[in-house]
Amino acid sequence: MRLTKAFQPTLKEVPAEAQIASHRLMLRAGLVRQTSSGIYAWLPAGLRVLRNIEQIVREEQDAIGAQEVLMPTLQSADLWRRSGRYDAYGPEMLRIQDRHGRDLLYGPTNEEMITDIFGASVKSYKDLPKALYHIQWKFRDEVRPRFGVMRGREFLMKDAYSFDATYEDAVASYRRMMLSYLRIFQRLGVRAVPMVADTGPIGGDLSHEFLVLAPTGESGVFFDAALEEQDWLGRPVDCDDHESLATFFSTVTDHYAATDEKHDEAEWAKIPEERKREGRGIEVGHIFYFGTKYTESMDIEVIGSDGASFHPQMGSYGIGVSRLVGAIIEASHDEAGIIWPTSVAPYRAAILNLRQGDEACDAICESIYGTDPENLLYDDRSDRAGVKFNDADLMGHPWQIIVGPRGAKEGKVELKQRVTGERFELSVEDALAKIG
Ligand SMILES: Nc1ncnc2c1ncn2[C@@H]1O[C@H](COS(=O)(=O)NC(=O)[C@@H](N)CS)[C@@H](O)[C@H]1O
Repeated sequence: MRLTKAFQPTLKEVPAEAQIASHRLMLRAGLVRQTSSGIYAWLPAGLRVLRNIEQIVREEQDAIGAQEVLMPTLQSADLWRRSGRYDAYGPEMLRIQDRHGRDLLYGPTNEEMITDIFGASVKSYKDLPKALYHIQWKFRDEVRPRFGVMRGREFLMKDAYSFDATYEDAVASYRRMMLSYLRIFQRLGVRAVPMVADTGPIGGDLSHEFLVLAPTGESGVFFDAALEEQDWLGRPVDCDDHESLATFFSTVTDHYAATDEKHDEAEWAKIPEERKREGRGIEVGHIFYFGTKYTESMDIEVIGSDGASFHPQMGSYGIGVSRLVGAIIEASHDEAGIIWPTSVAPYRAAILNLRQGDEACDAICESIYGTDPENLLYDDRSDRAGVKFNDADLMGHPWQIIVGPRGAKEGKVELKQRVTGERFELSVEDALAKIG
């Protein structure tokens, strides 16, 4: 993308209500614009990050055998009356009436809907297990939306739902999702700590949440360093074997991790000093096992191998996809701006032409840009170098390919790595090889 063509309205100043770094930087870098309280429009560069996160989530959910569906945002109130949650859910639920006076709602989550869809077509235990997920906008009428997209009212969630014949199978599904989540967060380039959590309005008795470590996290976090020294992607786990899943799961549950609400000093004292970690965390994912809560309340049954019918066991598994854009910035920025992990960055690199109009500079920039115009941002403005450096640091590209008139004459460029600040004088092909 050429910056002279891009719609990326950067800001010098931000509105006073932007209290935390990610909110300020998302506005200043032109990633989003608020359209009303807690509701945002995603501008091109911000949307590219959102899509990159979605794709990593999608790949790792598919990898454990979950199947993607897409459920609507609008749901019938009758569905929620069947589960008994319509009145219980409270003022966060946005209730709507259509022209025929029918009660609808903008979905805050989809347990009822997926259970209804599943129950209408699955009649036999032979059709189990099933794991279905979608990536869809949700609405929760938060009384005090704040911190930009981190606590919005309309937000993007990946929510998955598992259906199993037995408790053991449901626990295996839960552990498969735990593994998938740890792989997702590792690929996103964040440090996410899994810990035992409350079940809240979703229900059930087994739940973990995943907190990304960031100084402005809403929760205090105490955890054993062993939890984040794992390579979840490199770890071989046979997702079809309950033993293999149990061994993996014990790697997680054997190590201490708790938010300040649940912190247990006695347990904490047992951990060697050098393995104790404390910090602040942002909740980016939350998984629940809740058995037959919805299949019973909505009367969904399948026929077992013995001919008797039973309520399938369920779990639900959420990731805050839009919240992650803010959480990643909270975890990875400096005073100059955003520092995107390579896996989610809107562009692989920014090409900075320090003298637009100089024949050698323009020629080198055009040849580099031509190698991947879709994923390189070419700052072809006639602004002076300082403006280009500041904007590139603000936007957070993992690499800056700096083309000045002296270097250009010798076919050389300067490469700057955003996360380390390191600079390299390289030929064009070596620079392209280095940014990968
Ligand atoms: N107001 C919000 N703004 C942005 N993200 C949110 C908001 N509320 C929740 N989330 C994200 O959505 C994730 C899942 O939400 S949840 O309520 O914990 N879980 C569920 O809704 C379950 N139905 C999982 S399928 C949270 O971990 C959080 O990362």
